[in-house]
Amino acid sequence: MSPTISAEELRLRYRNTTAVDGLTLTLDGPGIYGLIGRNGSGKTSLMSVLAGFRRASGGRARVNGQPVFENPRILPEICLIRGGADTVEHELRNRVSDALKLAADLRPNWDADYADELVSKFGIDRTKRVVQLSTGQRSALASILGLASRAPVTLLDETYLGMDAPARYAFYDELLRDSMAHPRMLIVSSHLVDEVSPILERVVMIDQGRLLLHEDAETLRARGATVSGPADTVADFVSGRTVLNERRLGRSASAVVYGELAEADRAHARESGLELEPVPLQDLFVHLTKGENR
Ligand SMILES: Nc1ncnc2c1ncn2[C@@H]1O[C@H](COP(=O)(O)OP(=O)(O)OP(=O)(O)O)[C@@H](O)[C@H]1O
Repeated sequence: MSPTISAEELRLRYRNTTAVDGLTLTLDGPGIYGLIGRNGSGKTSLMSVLAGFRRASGGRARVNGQPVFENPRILPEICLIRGGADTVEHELRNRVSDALKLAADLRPNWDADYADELVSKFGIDRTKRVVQLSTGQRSALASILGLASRAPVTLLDETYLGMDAPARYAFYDELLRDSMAHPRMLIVSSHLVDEVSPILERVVMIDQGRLLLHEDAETLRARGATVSGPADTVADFVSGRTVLNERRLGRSASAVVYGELAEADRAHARESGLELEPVPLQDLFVHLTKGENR
């Protein structure tokens, strides 16, 4: 069955804070979805409700058409891994091998061979207690628990936090490789947008507990362009447009412009010796979530 998630007018309130504020969203089909938002925008809260960790204060959260909270028929289909090193906090006294065994018992689609492969790849000593692992190794272990669960709906909430850059890139590669080999819905939250964006197929951007956009990553990147070439020509071309970012290097410059470019504009840019590339998601994210643009 193709995985689906639907949120209808979803709300989550803590005592004084509305973390998810009437959010309506449908995610349909396998792929890597990026859940992007600023600090405190409600990513963790939204994932917690979608995974049945928390009861919604209002609205509905469904996975494959089924309500999630306290629903034993659907919960085994969902795996939420939260916040890297903290995820395995309850297993600190256990050995890595015990943590893997526990996951094998709990997860119906657990792939033990794949878990072993990842444990070797990330250089984790399975005989150590979890408490003896470094922060980055604990994050890697949490990510392994998420990937090897092969759950039809897997939510990875900043699992890479604590990993160094080579480990994070190895994790992104692994995510991409495994999602192609075993298509499922993988939802990755992040504010390291630059790093994660190359592997995203769809982007869900939230802000202040509300949905800002849900779009195919390619369509989103076409919402603007990076223009580069001789500084004067770049300046002429971007004049009168919304410029998100500008860089100058000697006599060359590059500028990120927001807003779709007509085919005639693109042709004109090329004839003037300018190069056009898609807009970086990071720049769009910063622009769309800036106070005055909210
Ligand atoms: N247990 C809690 N009690 C009270 N307020 C909370 C609780 N957890 C989160 N909040 C508040 O809810 C809002 C959303 O928090 P949430 O952790 O979902 O955001 P986030 O997008 O995951 O943030 P970050 O990127 O910093 O991890 C914030 O204002 C936060 O202070």
